[in-house]
Amino acid sequence: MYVGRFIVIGPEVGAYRVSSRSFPNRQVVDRDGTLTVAPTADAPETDNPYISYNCVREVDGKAVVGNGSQVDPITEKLGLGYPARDALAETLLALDYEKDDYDTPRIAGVVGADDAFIGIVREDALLVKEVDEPTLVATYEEDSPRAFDFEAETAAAAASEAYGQEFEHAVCAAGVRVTDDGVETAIDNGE
Ligand SMILES: NC(=O)c1ncn([C@@H]2O[C@H](COP(=O)(O)O)[C@@H](O)[C@H]2O)c1NC=O
Repeated sequence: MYVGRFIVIGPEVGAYRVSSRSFPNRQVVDRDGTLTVAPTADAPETDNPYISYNCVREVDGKAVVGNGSQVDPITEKLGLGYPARDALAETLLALDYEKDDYDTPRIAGVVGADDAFIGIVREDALLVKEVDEPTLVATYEEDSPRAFDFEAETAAAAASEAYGQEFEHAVCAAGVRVTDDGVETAIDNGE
C-alpha cells in the first residue's frame, strides 16, 4: 500500500518517513540539529514547492515533526509558549492542505518526554489530538490517526523502524527521542 509521507508520534519517541512515487531523489540532512528533507545532488530540477522543508525541529525540550513548511511556525509558536495542541491546530488550519494535484494533507506532531500530540489537516477535516502511545498518520489512505505497533526506544531505531515499514516507495526517514535530558535525532537515508 502507498501512504505517501507518514509520522509516528508518541511520548518520548517519534519518526517521519518520506515515501514518494514522484520525487524519490531526496534525503534527510542534519543542519545544526534541524533535520531537513532536501534533493540529492542527482535530483532533476523541479518547481514543486512542497518537497524540500524542515521535517524535525527542536524547541524547549520538545521535537516537532511534520511533512512540510508547517514545522517552522509550529516550532515558533511552541517557543512563544503556545500549548502543543493550539500550535498544531492554529498552524495546520492557517496553512491548510497542500494545493497540489492530490490536495495532499499536512501532518505534524509534537513529541515531549511525557506527552505527545498529533495532527492532520485534510481537504475535509482538521484533527488534532493528544496521544499516549505511538500513533500513525499518513498523507494518503492512513489519514486518520491510529495506534501503531512501533517498538523503537532510540532515535536511530525510530528512523530505521520508520524507514523499514512495508508501505511502498521508501525514500528517507528521521527519528527522535525526547527525554528530560533533551532531544536526540537520527537519520536513515536507506544507504
Ligand atoms: N512532504 C513531502 O515530502 C512531499 N513529497 C511530495 N509531496 C506532494 O505530494 C504530491 C504527490 O507526490 P508523490 O506522488 O511522491 O506521493 C507531490 O506532487 C507533492 O505536491 C509532498 N508533500 C506532502 O507530503
